[in-house]
Amino acid sequence: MDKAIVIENLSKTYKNNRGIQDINLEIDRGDIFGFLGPNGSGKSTTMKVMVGLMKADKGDVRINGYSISQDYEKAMKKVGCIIESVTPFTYLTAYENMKLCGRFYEGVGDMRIDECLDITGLLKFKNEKIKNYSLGMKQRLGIAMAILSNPEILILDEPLNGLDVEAMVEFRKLVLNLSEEHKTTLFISSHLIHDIELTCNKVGILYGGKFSGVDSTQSILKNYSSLENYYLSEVDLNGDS
Ligand SMILES: Nc1ncnc2c1ncn2[C@@H]1O[C@H](COP(=O)(O)OP(=O)(O)OP(=O)(O)O)[C@@H](O)[C@H]1O
Repeated sequence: MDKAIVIENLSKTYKNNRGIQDINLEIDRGDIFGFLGPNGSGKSTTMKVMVGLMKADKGDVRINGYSISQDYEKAMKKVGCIIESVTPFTYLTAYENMKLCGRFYEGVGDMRIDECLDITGLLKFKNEKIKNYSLGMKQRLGIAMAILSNPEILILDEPLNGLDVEAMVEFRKLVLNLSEEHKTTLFISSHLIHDIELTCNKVGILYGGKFSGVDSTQSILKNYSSLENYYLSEVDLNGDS
């Protein structure tokens, strides 16, 4: 059970023949993995299958050793996630949304709720209705909800969408802290390659539904001046396939 996430031969094809083909990857415990790829390359599709929101045509995902298709509850027990967009109840306050979310987990009380709202900079807006929140504030709330149960693994689809510079810097610190202090494993998709370079120790690129494999950021930066240059060269090489 040393691998946090294992994806084996994962394929999902939509009726229009787009989707993902034969994805294989392994993420070690404590890794911060950056899942990169152009628009429409299949990142959300992969992540939806990973958390059981969609069924694969072929292959499987194992989280903490448990198959997402055979042992869903065990596989997801220690996972927090944001997939596509955050959809809190807009007529409730942040606190009320967090309280609802906390009912799914044991031992999540008001102290932990406040802690998560504080970490994400929302404590002072705790009693405001979400309908008055900005996009970035909703995104922060999504992160607060995702970390509420102290998950061992966080799967985040475009968590930086809508965040301002300050919130992005805070998010980076949060991710590094979760990894260092709590040994949390993070699987993050993002278009913001500079952030991925600063945050992730491993990266991989998806293009046209095919996956390049996992590389260490450090070893890429020995050969390329930036992750962006590596990304562009990989997408140039493979993007039309
Ligand atoms: N429900 C669906 N039905 C048909 N095709 C779909 C569906 N969802 C996604 N696709 C197609 O599958 C491909 C992969 O989409 P996906 O949303 O996984 O990409 P993505 O990498 O997350 O993109 P982005 O970065 O733009 O969010 C795209 O070509 C998309 O048009």
